[in-house]
Amino acid sequence: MDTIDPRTTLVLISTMSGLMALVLYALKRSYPPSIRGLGQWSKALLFVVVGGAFAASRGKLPELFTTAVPNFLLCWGVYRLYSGSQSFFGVRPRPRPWLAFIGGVVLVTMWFTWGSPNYPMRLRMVTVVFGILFGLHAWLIYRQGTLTFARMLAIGTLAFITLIQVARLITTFVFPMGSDVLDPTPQHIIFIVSFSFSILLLSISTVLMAGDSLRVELEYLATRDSLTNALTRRYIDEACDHELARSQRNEKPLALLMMDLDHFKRVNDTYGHQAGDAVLVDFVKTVRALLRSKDLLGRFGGEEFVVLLPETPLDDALVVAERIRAACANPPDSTKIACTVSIGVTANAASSDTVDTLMARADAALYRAKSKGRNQVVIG
Ligand SMILES: Nc1nc2c(ncn2[C@@H]2O[C@H](COP(=O)(O)OP(=O)(O)OP(=O)(O)O)[C@@H](O)[C@H]2O)c(=O)[nH]1
Repeated sequence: MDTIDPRTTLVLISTMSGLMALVLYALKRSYPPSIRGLGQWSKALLFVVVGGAFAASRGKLPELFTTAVPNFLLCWGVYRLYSGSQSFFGVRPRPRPWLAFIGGVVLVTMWFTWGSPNYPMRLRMVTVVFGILFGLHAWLIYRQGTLTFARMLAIGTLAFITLIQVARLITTFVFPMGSDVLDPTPQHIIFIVSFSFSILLLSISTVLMAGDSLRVELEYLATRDSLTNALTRRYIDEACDHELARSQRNEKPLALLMMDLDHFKRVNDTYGHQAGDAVLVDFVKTVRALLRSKDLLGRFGGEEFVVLLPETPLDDALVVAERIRAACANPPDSTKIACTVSIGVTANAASSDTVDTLMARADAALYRAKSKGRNQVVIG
């Protein structure tokens, strides 16, 4: 223990935090703005850098800059790490009450520096602030549900550093604390080393969490049509392959609806392209409301859409198709532009059915629905 120098460790914390702040700032610049919190995490680490540097300057700077100032900067940095995670998870941070709380605690520590000098009291107060913030931070990430590796790393790190604060608080009542944080007592060294590793691990987990979010967002964008949010043709083609194989394996039916809005060109010509876009968006919302969560709705292009109904026999698919047709023919909101739909329905019959034969049958049925006068459901 005696060989670890607290001042050098503090300088190391600052350097590592500075490097991680740079990494997070670079991510903020290159990631889409929908991934929030990166800027706040990066600034939080800068507070830790400057706070650590001031704390390490004990004996070289006036006491204010090596006690109250680093206490405030470190507590505020730890709060900003927490508020960065709040923004990341879509929770609105409330910095004012925290600023008042941390400011108040630092003012009281100043009293215990110059009014009635008491180093253990100062230590306890700052330890309690750290403990509350790290604990709340762990709880915030835990509440988000899905536990990815990045989230587990963050929660584990935060839970560990919270426990270290509890242990540190208890030791202030048991062991002599020395006169400041640079005293090389085992409890100071354990605290400083665990704080530095925790900040590093927490920064790594934030980078990983941001990467996870980016991947989820890109996957979503790659599989969705940008106008209507329906699935893309490529996704539906792959899903159809997958669902057909599954239905043949489990001997369960798979139904497919091919849908095309009627006289859609007239909608564009009469009301304009933007109004036509709104009709497409409304159509997708209407259809989605009539489907189960495992059904898949995709846009094949223009005003043509496909629905995959796993584990659905032809009769049930016909009922769904008829509901969709009726909902478009009699829209509940009469102020919206009405546009009927023609639908071809099919289900896999023989084990020799392929995606191509299913699609071809549904397409042929759709063609017949159009030629029979539109606003119809036809079985293929
Ligand atoms: N507003 C809008 N129009 C689109 C979009 N994609 C395709 N269209 C239009 O959809 C219309 C399709 O016209 P047609 O293929 O003649 O079909 P239709 O008028 O619906 O006639 P039927 O299908 O025979 O009932 C064309 O005018 C396309 O420009 C889109 O994303 N937005």
